[in-house]
Amino acid sequence: MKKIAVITSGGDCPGMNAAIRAAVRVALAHGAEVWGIRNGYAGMIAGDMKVLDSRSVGDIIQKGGTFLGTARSEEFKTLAGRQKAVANLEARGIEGLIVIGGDGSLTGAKYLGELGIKFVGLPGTIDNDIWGTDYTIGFDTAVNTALDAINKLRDTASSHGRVMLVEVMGRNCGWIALTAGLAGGAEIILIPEEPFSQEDIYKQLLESRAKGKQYSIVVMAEGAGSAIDLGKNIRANTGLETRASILGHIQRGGAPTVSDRLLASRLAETAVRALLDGKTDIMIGYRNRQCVEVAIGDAVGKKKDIDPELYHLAQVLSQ
Ligand SMILES: Nc1ncnc2c1ncn2[C@@H]1O[C@H](COP(=O)(O)OP(=O)(O)O)[C@@H](O)[C@H]1O
Ligand SMILES: O=P(O)(O)OC[C@H]1O[C@](O)(COP(=O)(O)O)[C@@H](O)[C@@H]1O
Ligand SMILES: [Mg+2]
Repeated sequence: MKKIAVITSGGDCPGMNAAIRAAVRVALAHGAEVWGIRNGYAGMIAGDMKVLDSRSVGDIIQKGGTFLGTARSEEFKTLAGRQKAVANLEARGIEGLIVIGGDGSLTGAKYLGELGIKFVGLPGTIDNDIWGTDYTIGFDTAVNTALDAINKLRDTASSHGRVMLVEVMGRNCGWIALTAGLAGGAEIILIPEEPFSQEDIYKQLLESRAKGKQYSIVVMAEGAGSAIDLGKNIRANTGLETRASILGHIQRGGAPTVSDRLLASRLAETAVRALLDGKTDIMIGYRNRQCVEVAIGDAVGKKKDIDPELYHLAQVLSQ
């Protein structure tokens, strides 16, 4: 395989640039021509792509976001849209793709594979919700951003003796909430994977006050409900003073951490080598400190669970 393309798709994440850089430079080192597709699958459908050289990926390893741009494309979900995209690749002689994105983007890649395009995927999303990899690119940076916010909110929560609610991202999964909540010493962590009742929360908060806690930190995954609504309910049912913060897209930006840069670089290297070897319909994951090949059907078809031991530990440590 001599001509490949790199694409970032779906929600951006810190480390995408490091992955693009590594993919381009590893491919060039193997004598391949590399194209960069702009703005995700929307750009593939529009034919918005250009050849990249080593210099075009300079000065990006330290930057969040993706210099190629990204998008969510409804048209790509239709067969007609994907056929247009395939025609644009074939017109340029592009034989294989490195797709960096989340579960949606990798699902899209799987359908491209059914149209004869070879691809290797990389898990790029802050959510850490992809089966087959211990960590996704961007997760470590996002949890560190969330942790920084929790630390700051703790200062003001303790000064005022308030219940501080922090809503973090993660769509339908609780990885960011659980990890940042545990590291940030949250008293209560609410995630979609573990059902809870609001009555139990009121009880727990009142009990911890009775036992001497002066203030509380509650970390809530966006998929577990609204921190603003819960804060109002806590106030109404316990009399405790509450404040809620929604961290939002702050969690998606910023310079990638060391872990994310290394993860992105290693996964991208393995992905390009696999693609140039003719492999396809796989994602490269990171398990037990090794880059591993994961069948794309498993990566997007199986549900990644949270780590129950981590959840249990967070509960014990919040006493
Ligand atoms: N079932 C699907 N079939 C085809 N393409 C899809 C599918 N799901 C997602 N995609 C494509 O991937 C894009 C990104 O997916 P999305 O779920 O928004 O983000 P992420 O990849 O970060 O999870 C979508 O806008 C769409 O173009
Ligand atoms: O940026 P948008 O389109 O508002 O999407 C927000 C969603 O994207 C994420 O930040 C990242 O998810 P994906 O990478 O899967 O798109 C989620 O945590 C959040 O629910
Ligand atoms: Mg997703």
